[in-house]
Amino acid sequence: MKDQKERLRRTMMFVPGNNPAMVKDAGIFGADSIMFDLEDAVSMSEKDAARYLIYEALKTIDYGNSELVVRINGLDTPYYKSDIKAMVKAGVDVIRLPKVESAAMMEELEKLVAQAEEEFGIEVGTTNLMAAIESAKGVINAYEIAISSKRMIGIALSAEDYTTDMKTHRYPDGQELLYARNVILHAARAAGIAAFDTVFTNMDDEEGFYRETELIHQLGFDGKSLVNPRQVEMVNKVYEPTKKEILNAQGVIAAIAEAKRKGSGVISMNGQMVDRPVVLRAERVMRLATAANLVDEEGNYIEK
Ligand SMILES: CC(C)(COP(=O)(O)OP(=O)(O)OC[C@H]1O[C@@H](n2cnc3c(N)ncnc32)[C@H](O)[C@@H]1OP(=O)(O)O)[C@@H](O)C(=O)NCCC(=O)NCCSC(=O)C[C@@](O)(CC(=O)O)C(=O)O
Ligand SMILES: [Mg+2]
Repeated sequence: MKDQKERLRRTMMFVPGNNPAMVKDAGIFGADSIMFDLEDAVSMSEKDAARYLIYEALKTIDYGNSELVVRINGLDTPYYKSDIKAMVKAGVDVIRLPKVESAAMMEELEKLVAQAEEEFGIEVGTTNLMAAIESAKGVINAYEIAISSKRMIGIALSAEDYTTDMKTHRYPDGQELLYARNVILHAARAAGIAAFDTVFTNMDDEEGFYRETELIHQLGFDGKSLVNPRQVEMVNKVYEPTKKEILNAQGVIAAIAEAKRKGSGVISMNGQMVDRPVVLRAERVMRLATAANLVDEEGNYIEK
């Protein structure tokens, strides 16, 4: 399997699978992950055409460094088996299964993915998986879903369907999502995989989008599912480390390297204890700084 642990996934942008223009240009917005949708953005009458369009796009279009994800149709539809076969054959990086409520659903997906890999001569285990959690039952079973397969790269909250299931709707302060966000985040962290926050669908409410992104950044989410390219830059801005954070991270990494040379796993820097968790945080800051072009190849801070 591809090593996906350290990959940054701040932005996972939905692209409707039945829109050739959007599919063609999806790579130009710099999303960490592009998520082609065969599910709810595509009407029943267009399911086969969308699957074919995405198959061809995956085979022929260069999307640069973006990770390529396809949201297939759910296990309760007549489409998912054809979706899985076509996407595995096309060499997709990640299949996202919607409306996941149990580990058994992911196990069914994994079985079919492995069969398709064998059929098309692809090394078994190459295709990664993720689950979208969209109901109370999914939230309750989040941890078993998160550990259901070695192929899992993450779990995502899908708040549109989730709030419908909970007999509520989205509010500006997000209180209705607090429990689900925390459960999903803890399940992902305990499983060692990524946690994705939900889409924000009001394109005209930039302030609301920033407020929500700052909240999920503070909670510890890896990133968000997005519906519009304008949201990519806004998320990146929130996840961008400050100069102070970068200089501190550089100091931590240098200090721990010095400690290791002296045979110790812990050292003090400016009166602050530096040990493994501090180093792991510093390394993540440096990955975010690199992605934001705030450091050069040697790791030196670049003044903007
Ligand atoms: C919202 C809107 C109609 C606004 O259109 P507008 O035209 O006003 O947008 P503009 O900003 O004016 O577009 C400027 C330029 O960007 C291009 N452009 C726009 N969006 C682009 C894009 N996504 N990809 C590539 N290109 C894009 C556009 O073509 C134009 O190109 P050009 O003409 O050349 O200038 C549009 O964005 C859009 O369709 N979004 C995707 C919607 C979608 O996929 N929904 C399903 C997933 S959610 C769900 O199912 C709920 C969930 O399941 C979620 C979960 O599970 O997480 C749950 O339960 O919560
Ligand atoms: Mg949904």
